[in-house]
Parts: sequence; C-alpha cells; structure tokens
Amino acid sequence: MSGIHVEGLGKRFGDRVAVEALSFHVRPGEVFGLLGPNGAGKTTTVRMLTGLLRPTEGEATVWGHRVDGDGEPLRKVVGLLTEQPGLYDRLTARQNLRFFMKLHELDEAAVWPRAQHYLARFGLGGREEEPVGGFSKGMRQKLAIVRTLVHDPKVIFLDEPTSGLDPESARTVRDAVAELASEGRTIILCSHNLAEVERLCERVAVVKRRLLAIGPIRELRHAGQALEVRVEGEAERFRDALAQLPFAPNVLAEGPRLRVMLAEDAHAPDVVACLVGAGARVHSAVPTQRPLEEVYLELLREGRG
Ligand SMILES: Nc1ncnc2c1ncn2[C@@H]1O[C@H](COP(=O)(O)OP(=O)(O)OP(=O)(O)O)[C@@H](O)[C@H]1O
Repeated sequence: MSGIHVEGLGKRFGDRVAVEALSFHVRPGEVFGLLGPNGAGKTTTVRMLTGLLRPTEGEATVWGHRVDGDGEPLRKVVGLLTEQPGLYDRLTARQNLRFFMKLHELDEAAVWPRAQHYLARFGLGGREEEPVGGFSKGMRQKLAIVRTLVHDPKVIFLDEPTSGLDPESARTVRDAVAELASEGRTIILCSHNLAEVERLCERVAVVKRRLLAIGPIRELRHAGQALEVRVEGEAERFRDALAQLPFAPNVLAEGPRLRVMLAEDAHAPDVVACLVGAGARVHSAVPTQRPLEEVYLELLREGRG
C-alpha cells in the first residue's frame, strides 16, 4: 500500500501526551503540509512515521510498512531531513554521503550518480572533496537534502527544507520537491514558512497535539473571507467604528489599508457603509482570499485549551 495511512496515532512520554488520536492519509505524488506551533507534536509524529519512535497508541503504515514493525524495511523507503542536519565537519561532502550509504547498506557505485545529480542541481558540484566544516549554513542544508534523497526514498519528510537558503537556492529546492512529488513520491513538509507551504502543498493538516483541521488549503480558506479596504489617511482610526458593527469583525490596519475578516460575504456592504458613516473616504473595497497564515492562526485560537 503506497502513501501514508495513519489511524488514531498517539505518543505519550510518561504523563505528557505529545500526540493523540491522529488520523490522516497522504497519497503518492502529494506534497502534504504538517503545520503546528512549537511543541505541537510534529517532530514526534515524523519520528513515529520514520520508525525512530514507537507509538503508544494507534497504527500507521508508510509505503506498506507498519511503523511499529521491523524498522529496517521502513527506513529504506523513507528519507528524512531533520532541522539539525547532523553532518560530520571533519569529513568531506563525499565522505559524509558515503557514511550514510554504508548505514543504509547501499552500493556506492550504483548510488553515486544520483548523489552527483543532486549535488550539481543544488550547486555543490565540484565541492565533494571539501571538508563540510568549511561549508556555509546553506551549503550544509543542501548537502543534507542530497543525503535525504540519495537512496531514492518513496516517502520524504522535510523539516524546514529551505531554512538558511538564499532565495535562488530556496527556489531550486522547491522545484526539486515539486518534481519529486510528480515522480509519484509522497512528501511531508513541516514548516513555519506558510508562504512556502502555500506554494508547495495542496493539502495541509494543522496539529496541536491532536488534529485541529485537515484539508485542501483552498477549502480551509473558504471557512471565511476578507475584505481589503483602502481609505484615505491612517486606517487605524476607523477600527473603533468597525468594532460597533453587530458582527464585530476582526480587523487588521496597516497604513491606509484595512483587512476586515468576514464570516459572510453579505456583510461587505455594511463594512463600507460603516466606514463612510465614520467619515472615511473609501478608495477601494475588494474581497480577497485569506492568506493561509490567518486561517492557521484562527484555527490555533479556536483549538486553544
Ligand atoms: N523524548 C521526549 N521526552 C519527553 N517529552 C518529549 C520528547 N520528545 C518530545 N517531547 C514533548 O512532546 C511535545 C511535542 O514535541 P515535538 O518536538 O514533537 O513538537 P514540534 O511540533 O516538532 O515542535 P517544534 O515546532 O518546536 O519543532 C513537547 O511537549 C515536547 O516537550
């Protein structure tokens, strides 16, 4: 069974419940975002799904391998990029990769062309024989990504893959992620960079110990809408007037712009009328989709406690 299937997964550390009752499925060819605040249980979940931690509840299979079974076949099909790349400074890039290949009992001669392909792709071609201690943060990150891909994994877990990368390198990595998915692999992306998640993922899960929401980003956004209003002068001075509306919308004000969150589209004319009534000169009022960040923060507020 390809992809990832998670049913009622949970993990306790003594009395502390790190993850509970987690259920979701991810298809082959999908880039799936796993979002949540610090301490929400994302790393714990990824460690369970890569066979590094045993669940205390529930079950999961990753590309047909049970996560509580023999870890060896599971580790062969998964690639894991952790937040701390854990490279050996004294070893060269090639020796670091070779060390990893030995761990996975890979035939270096057979696998090296794949490593070289990604080294070149991420701008590290020709730097293989240099000690990693002399690499910049971004170069280390890129080498760690090469290491994650070298054994041709079917399921790839990426924790903040573009952290520390310049915009050009970040773009290369994002393109590679999309390409790996188009080859039919399953990719789980853990990131606090919501703009990146929006670009790469179709579906996301928001977790805070348990699942708060799951679905396509566009559906999560449709849970509400925003009205972008541009007024003359500082928008902040109209905040109090908007707070008097019967539906008391959430409002963000920045310079001449107001972003007014609406539960219903039908409230948009009331917002404009209220602003005009309060003396605003309204230049434009445009309904917009809410950015993922706003949806995410709202889900966390609702899921508090
Ligand atoms: N080995 C462990 N022993 C005890 N508690 C742990 C252990 N690993 C994780 N936890 C606890 O489990 C909870 C979830 O931690 P986890 O590292 O999975 O969160 P996270 O979502 O990855 O956070 P971040 O975004 O900060 O990386 C936290 O309360 C953490 O303290």
